[in-house]
Amino acid sequence: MRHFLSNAIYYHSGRTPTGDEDSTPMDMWNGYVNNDDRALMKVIKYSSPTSAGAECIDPDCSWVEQWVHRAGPRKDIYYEPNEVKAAIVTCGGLCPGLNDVIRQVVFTLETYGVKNIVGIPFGFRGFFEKGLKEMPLRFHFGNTIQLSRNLVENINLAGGSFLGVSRGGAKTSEIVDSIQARRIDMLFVLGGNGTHAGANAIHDECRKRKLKVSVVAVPKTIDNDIPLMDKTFGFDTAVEEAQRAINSAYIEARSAYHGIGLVKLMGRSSGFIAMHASLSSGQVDVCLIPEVSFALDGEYGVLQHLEQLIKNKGFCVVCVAEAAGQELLQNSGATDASGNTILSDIGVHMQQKIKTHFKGIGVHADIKYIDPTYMVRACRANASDAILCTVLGQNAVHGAFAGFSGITSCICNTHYVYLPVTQVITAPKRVNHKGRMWHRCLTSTGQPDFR
Ligand SMILES: Nc1ncnc2c1ncn2[C@@H]1O[C@H](COP(=O)(O)OP(=O)(O)OP(=O)(O)O)[C@@H](O)[C@H]1O
Ligand SMILES: O=P(O)(O)OC[C@H]1O[C@](O)(CO)[C@@H](O)[C@@H]1O
Ligand SMILES: [Mg+2]
Repeated sequence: MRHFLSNAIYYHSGRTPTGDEDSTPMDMWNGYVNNDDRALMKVIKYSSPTSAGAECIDPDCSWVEQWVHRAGPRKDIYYEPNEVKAAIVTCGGLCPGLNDVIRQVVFTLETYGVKNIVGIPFGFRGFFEKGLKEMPLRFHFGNTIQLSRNLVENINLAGGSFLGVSRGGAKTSEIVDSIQARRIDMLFVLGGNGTHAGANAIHDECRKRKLKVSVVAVPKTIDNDIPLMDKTFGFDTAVEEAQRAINSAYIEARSAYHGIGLVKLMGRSSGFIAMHASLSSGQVDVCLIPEVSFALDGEYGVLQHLEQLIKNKGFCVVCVAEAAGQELLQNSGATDASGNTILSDIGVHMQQKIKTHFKGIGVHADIKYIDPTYMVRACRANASDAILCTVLGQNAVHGAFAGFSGITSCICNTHYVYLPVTQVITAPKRVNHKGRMWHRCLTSTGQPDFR
C-alpha cells in the first residue's frame, strides 16, 4: 500500500506534485529538486505491535509506505520575484534559532530577486493591533530603504526574535484582511503547534477568498512536540542549556551533606527536554515526565527512592518536566492568551514534599532547587540548530517559490521535506513510554517504576 502525504495546496496550474516527470539525463545535473522527488517517512518495519516503539498504522501492523515531498529549489518557479511581497512573522514563545531562520528567509528571498520583504511585529498580533506597523527589514538613518541582507546579517548572534513574538489574539479573518490589504504574496510563519494551527486557518481563509498567497510554516519549539518530524529547531539548544542546569544541580548536591539537586525543565505537554537533558548529562538519578505517571508517597514512591539514594550514595539529582505529575496538584483551570493550560508548579511542590519527608524521618537533607525556565530558550542557537535553521529557512522560500501553500518546512527521517500543515496539527507529539529512548533513559538513571 502506498500513501502520499500530499494534500498541501499546489498553486501552479497544469503542474501537479506527482505529474511533472523530469527526463533530464544524469549527466545534465542542474541542482534542482524534481517535483516528483519524494522522501520515505518510515524506515523501520515493525514485525509486531509488541516491538519496542512500534507504531502501527493498520491493525496488522503491516508496513505502509509514506512518501513526502522533498524540499528544495525547483527549476520552474510560480512567482515573478520582482513582483513578490513577502512577510515573516514569529509567534508563540521564544526559541533559539528564530533569528537564524528570519535571516535565511531574507537571504534566500533576496537571492531569488525579491525586494519587498517585511516583518510582522509581535506575532499574529502585528497583523491587526493598532499602532503596530510592519517592519521593513532595513532602515537607514530613520528612512526606510530597499531591503538588503545588511540589516539581518548579524541577528543570529543573539537569541530572541528580531521581530518580537506574542501569544493569543489570532483572529483569522482580520489577519487575512490585513494580508489582503498589504498585498502579501508569501507569508512565512515561524512557530509551534498553535502557530501551525493558525497558519492552517490563514491558508484556508486565503483559499476561501481565492487569494494566491503561499503560507509556509517553519516548525519552532523547544518542546519538540510537533509530530512526524525528527525534531523542531531550538530543541537541541534547549537541551544543551538544560544540561548545564543539571550539571549545577549535580555539583551542588555532590558537594553538600545529603545533597538533593532538583531541576525543573520546560515542556508544556511533553517530556522531551527533561528526557534528553537527563540522558545527555548522565548525572540524573530520577527523571520524571508527563507521559509517565508516578507516586511521590508510599513504598514505591519517589520520596522512598530518594531516601535510599541518600542512604546508599549520599546525594542525588532529580530532573522533573514542568508538565509532569499535574494530577498530584490543584489546577486553577486558567489558560494563557493562546488557550494553553497554565501548569501548576510541580518543582516547588516537590521541593516542599522532599523537605517535609526528610524532616519527618529525622534525616538531614540539603535541597537545592534550580528552575532555569527562560534561560533554556532565550539563548542563541547552538551549532546543530543553526544548521537546521539555515536549511529550513532556505527551503521555506523554495517551497513558496515552487507554488506550495499550507506546508511546513521540516526534517523527517534525516531528509528535508515539506509536510502539509494539516498533518502536523492533529495532536502534540509526546514521549513514547514504550519506546527505546525512554528505556535508555531509565537504564541511565537506574530509577524504578514509581507506582
Ligand atoms: N487553533 C488555532 N487556530 C488559530 N490560531 C491559533 C490556534 N492555536 C493557537 N493559535 C495562535 O497561534 C499563535 C501561537 O500559539 P501558541 O501561543 O500556542 O504558541 P505555539 O505556536 O504553540 O508555540 P510554543 O511552542 O512557543 O508554545 C497565537 O497567536 C495563537 O493565538
Ligand atoms: O512564554 P510563556 O507564555 O511563559 O510559555 C512557556 C511555555 O512555552 C514553552 O517554552 C514553549 O511552548 C513551554 O516549554 C513553556 O511551557
Ligand atoms: Mg504550543
